[in-house]
Amino acid sequence: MSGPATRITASAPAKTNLLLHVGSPTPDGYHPLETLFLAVDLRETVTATLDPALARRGPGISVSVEAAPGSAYERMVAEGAARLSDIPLDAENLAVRAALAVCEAWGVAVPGLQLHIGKAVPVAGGMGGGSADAAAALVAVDTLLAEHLGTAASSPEELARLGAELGADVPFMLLGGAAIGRGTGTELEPVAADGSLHLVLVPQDQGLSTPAVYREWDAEHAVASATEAPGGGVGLAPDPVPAETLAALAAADPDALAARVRNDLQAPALRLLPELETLLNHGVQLGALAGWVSGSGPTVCFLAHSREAARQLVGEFGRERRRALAVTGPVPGARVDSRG
Ligand SMILES: C[C@@](CO)(OP(=O)(O)O)[C@H](O)COP(=O)(O)OP(=O)(O)OC[C@H]1O[C@@H](n2ccc(N)nc2=O)[C@H](O)[C@@H]1O
Ligand SMILES: Nc1ncnc2c1ncn2[C@@H]1O[C@H](COP(=O)(O)OP(=O)(O)O)[C@@H](O)[C@H]1O
Repeated sequence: MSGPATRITASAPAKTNLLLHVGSPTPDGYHPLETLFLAVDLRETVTATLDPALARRGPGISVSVEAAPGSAYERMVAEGAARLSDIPLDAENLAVRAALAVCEAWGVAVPGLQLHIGKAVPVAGGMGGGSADAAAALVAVDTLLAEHLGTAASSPEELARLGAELGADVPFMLLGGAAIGRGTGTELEPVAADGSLHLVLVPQDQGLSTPAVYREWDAEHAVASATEAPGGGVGLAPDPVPAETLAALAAADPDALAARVRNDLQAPALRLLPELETLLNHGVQLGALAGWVSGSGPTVCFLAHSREAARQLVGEFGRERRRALAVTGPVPGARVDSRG
């Protein structure tokens, strides 16, 4: 029988928000949400390798990143529309933070660890790529430690708890599928989606900062400063996720869903990048059932009627020399892909 693995590769999906309802911020600056997450088949990979040489030099984690071969992100890097150097390669990297959090939770000294990220999701695009890296790193490092300590891996609940401390989107990247997110987005309720939805993503050359888009929402709703919210954040509550939207998702009925997508961060994102509005209208003219800004943007998502319709839309965008890719959802959350 082979010994414990010294290398684990895990992957986690990108997401979009079919609904993103925002409420007034609490004193910590975070906004209460009612959101409907959908995991899509664009996956980040994180390979965690135990490195005795790094361990000898003292506890350490090294991180490297490459554009995943064949991914839209690789094309963006090749065309100069994205730079790998935008991804921090220090303790700010969400995969590094995730690895440290797992070691702390296990109460073990950080072993020498090499993390290698295969990036497929455009950076700062509103698709949760960094959060997917965190989720994949949580699973990969947790599995490595469990094998070496000869014990069971952490429970999904424990990993979700660690993930919530890393970022609001991370627990969903662990869970995958489709789910309502409440609170800051970390309180998840899985929902049914008994079929595939076909989406077309149009990534943008320029990223949008998530805090900047939330600040724009604050400006629109006359929240002078999060810390000044009267009575500790009393104000607008996010609208609940309507039952009709859940029914449309459960039936994977694109026509019914198209009439119901809503993103409260779309107007703020459009104020920061007004040209997105033209693109949203254009996609619908080209045959999309609906278009929306994904999360805090600026990636634009279109809903297509079928796989074939999504493929045709990608072709139409391609003829206009616009980068677009077809994805489907829901797909599973973070998982181990290989060990060695
Ligand atoms: C908007 C959403 C929609 O899913 O994601 P993106 O589209 O950016 O990926 C999320 O709310 C973002 O999630 P994530 O990017 O993980 O957030 P975090 O790292 O925890 O927080 C980044 C910043 O976003 C703001 N933030 C985040 C979540 C939330 N419920 N309220 C907020 O105000 C805060 O300013 C915070 O400092
Ligand atoms: N592993 C990572 N990959 C990408 N960005 C990361 C990572 N770790 C930290 N970051 C930081 O997080 C920011 C937001 O990244 P990302 O998750 O791609 O965006 P979004 O929240 O819009 O989905 C980046 O601009 C970068 O500074």
